[in-house]
Amino acid sequence: MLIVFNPVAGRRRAWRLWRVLDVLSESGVRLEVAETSFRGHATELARAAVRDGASMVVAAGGDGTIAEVANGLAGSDCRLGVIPLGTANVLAHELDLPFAPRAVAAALAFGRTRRIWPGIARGSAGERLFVQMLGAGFDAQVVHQLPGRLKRALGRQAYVLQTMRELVRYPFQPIRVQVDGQAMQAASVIVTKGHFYAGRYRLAPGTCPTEAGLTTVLFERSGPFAALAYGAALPLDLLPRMPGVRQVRATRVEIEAPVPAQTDGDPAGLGPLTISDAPAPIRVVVS
Ligand SMILES: Nc1ncnc2c1ncn2[C@@H]1O[C@H](COP(=O)(O)OP(=O)(O)OP(=O)(O)O)[C@@H](O)[C@H]1O
Repeated sequence: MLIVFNPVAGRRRAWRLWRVLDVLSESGVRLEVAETSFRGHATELARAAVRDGASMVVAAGGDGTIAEVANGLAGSDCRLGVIPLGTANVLAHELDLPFAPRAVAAALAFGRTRRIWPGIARGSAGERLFVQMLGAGFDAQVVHQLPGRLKRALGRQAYVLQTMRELVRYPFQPIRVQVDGQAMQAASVIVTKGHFYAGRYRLAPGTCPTEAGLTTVLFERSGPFAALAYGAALPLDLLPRMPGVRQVRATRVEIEAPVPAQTDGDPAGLGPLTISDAPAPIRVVVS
């Protein structure tokens, strides 16, 4: 079993990985650990493992690492395992994956497999699979501007701090979107495969990554006060019911403006982008 470990994911959570590895090796599982050295390295490692005939690659990190491994596994039958070590770990919450080391090890060794349908974003910089969501507009601006050091020092609190900074300088230009060919406009847009956002906060009730299709969440109210209200509603689990928050199911979403974009919590360049389901599902090991 190849474990792709991102040493910069999360904060001081690597001990979980060592415990998982202890349990797995005690059970006689043959392990190989590869540490990532740069952004995109997990994709290269996963792709090479597929070429070598691997049947399972484990992402030890957060959503960004899982997405990178998923990009490397795309189009293959290789299974994706997860050791959640990230800051938000949205996909792990979404699929109800275990976090306790013994339970993680048991899932990796004996767990069932579920198929998830990743999304794919196509733009001038190429194409990129995402496992949880793509944001365009304000939340992506926060992700683009967030210094890595701040994230590692403060974890989730770093996002709150960066959000406050961006509230006063983001221009909140309107974003034009085509949702299955229908023209819409919003201040920010999140295209999601799941119902959680930024951890276990509800964003798109009824959306499930094991199903094909996308949910487009449009934030129609613009400006810093609206963004602040949406941000405050998130931890209170009120976001889906906020005025100006609209949810539309779709198979194809086009973001027309050159706005900042993020996928699974990592910068994904600027629009325009076309988003749909990936051509094939990915098999994820669950408990
Ligand atoms: N050695 C490295 N140095 C710098 N960045 C790296 C390295 N290895 C991987 N990365 C990058 O780190 C980024 C963040 O990783 P990841 O998303 O897994 O952690 P996280 O942001 O803490 O978790 P979450 O996305 O769940 O909040 C990934 O986009 C990956 O490309």
